[in-house]
Amino acid sequence: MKSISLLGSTGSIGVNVLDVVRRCPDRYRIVALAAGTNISLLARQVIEFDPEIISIAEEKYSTQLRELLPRQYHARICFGVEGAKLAAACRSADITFSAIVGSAGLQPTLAAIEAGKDIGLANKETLVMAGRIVIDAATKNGVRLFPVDSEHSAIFQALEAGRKEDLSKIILTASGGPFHGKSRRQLEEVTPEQALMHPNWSMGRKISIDSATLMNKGLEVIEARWLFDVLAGTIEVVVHPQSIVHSLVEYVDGSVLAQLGIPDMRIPIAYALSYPERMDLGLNPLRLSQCGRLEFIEPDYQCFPALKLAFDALEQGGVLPAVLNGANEVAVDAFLASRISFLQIAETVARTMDIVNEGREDCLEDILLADSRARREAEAVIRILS
Ligand SMILES: NC(=O)C1=CN([C@@H]2O[C@H](COP(=O)(O)OP(=O)(O)OC[C@H]3O[C@@H](n4cnc5c(N)ncnc54)[C@H](OP(=O)(O)O)[C@@H]3O)[C@@H](O)[C@H]2O)C=CC1
Ligand SMILES: CC(=O)[C@@H](O)[C@H](O)COP(=O)(O)O
Ligand SMILES: [Mn+2]
Repeated sequence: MKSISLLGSTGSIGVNVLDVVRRCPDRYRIVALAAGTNISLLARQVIEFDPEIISIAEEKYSTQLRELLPRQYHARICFGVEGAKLAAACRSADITFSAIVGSAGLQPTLAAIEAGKDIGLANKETLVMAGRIVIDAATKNGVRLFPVDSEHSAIFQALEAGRKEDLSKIILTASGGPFHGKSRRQLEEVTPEQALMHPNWSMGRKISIDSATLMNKGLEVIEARWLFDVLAGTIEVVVHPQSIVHSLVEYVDGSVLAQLGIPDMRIPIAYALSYPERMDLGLNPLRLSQCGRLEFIEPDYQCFPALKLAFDALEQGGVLPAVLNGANEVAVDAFLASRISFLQIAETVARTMDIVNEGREDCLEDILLADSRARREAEAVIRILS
């Protein structure tokens, strides 16, 4: 029986993790749940999965949570960053699933690593912000990072078929998002509602907007650099609107290996949980003859400059990936609040990277400082733009 601490249980990934656990009750149990503010869903999850520790975003929600739970409920309830860290490092957990969205996922993930927990890593912002620190901590604590992001799970699987020294390229597929094929002129007009309509995946709001700008793919490039210990020049992005080929690796002999599947996050989630075994979850199989045409197209960097910004941040290194990430989070929120336009998301990130591009990046505190400076400057840029 494997015990799981699940961070971000009320989100799109969290709900899928719980669905996998529900399908395999003899293999997995939940020992900790951390969420933000969706207290009614969290309460239902607590009643069903009976964890030892529960964490919520703020103390003020604890009364509401207690009212929804049976009297004398035994689980420990904690809150805030410290609460999420306690849940992440829960003594009885064998693996911690990192599925809080955004920079809020970084500190709990590091706490889990420092407590020696293996990680099911969905929160890509963790590696974008603090790749070196996180990888060093994982190495020091003998912790394995199992990719949950569909592309990285695909790469992880394709890499198992060859030797690292024979790898020549990692090819990340991008769906292109809901605006694939649109001109810059057309992108000027698009609304948050349209941007949230991902063609293939049902995901949280932040990652859905990132997919629409292609910043998601940029974040994934940086995530791949750290997860697979490769140079930026080894990573290529190709637009594949059908999201059937989840990513590929090329070896020096010219062989290209891919992982394919229906777009369902329960597949990479289950693999992160059961590795090296594979589980039959009873999902619909991929029927190649029903997939239609599979396309592979060069990304359009003019219309989707966020992808280029992420490559730049990775190449320049230092605090820039953390600055890119912090500015992007602020810009996505501003776009969702209709304060800036779609194209101004990447513009905000670019301008912030011009302003905040120096600083130490030796420890977590340095990264958090860069993140808060980036957020402050991004807000200032948005005030000018809007
Ligand atoms: N969705 C997907 O298919 C994929 C997602 N990912 C990555 O996984 C992560 C989660 O994405 P997704 O599930 O879509 O996001 P969602 O927005 O659906 O869920 C986010 C989760 O984080 C919780 N949360 C937010 N802020 C805090 C906080 N301060 N403290 C504690 N919990 C918090 C939310 O709680 P609440 O709702 O209760 O406020 C919710 O449980 C992201 O980093 C994303 O990039 C990667 C690949 C695919
Ligand atoms: C499901 C998943 O892993 C997402 O990160 C997905 O890749 C988003 O799709 P895009 O390729 O549109 O960014
Ligand atoms: Mn992905």
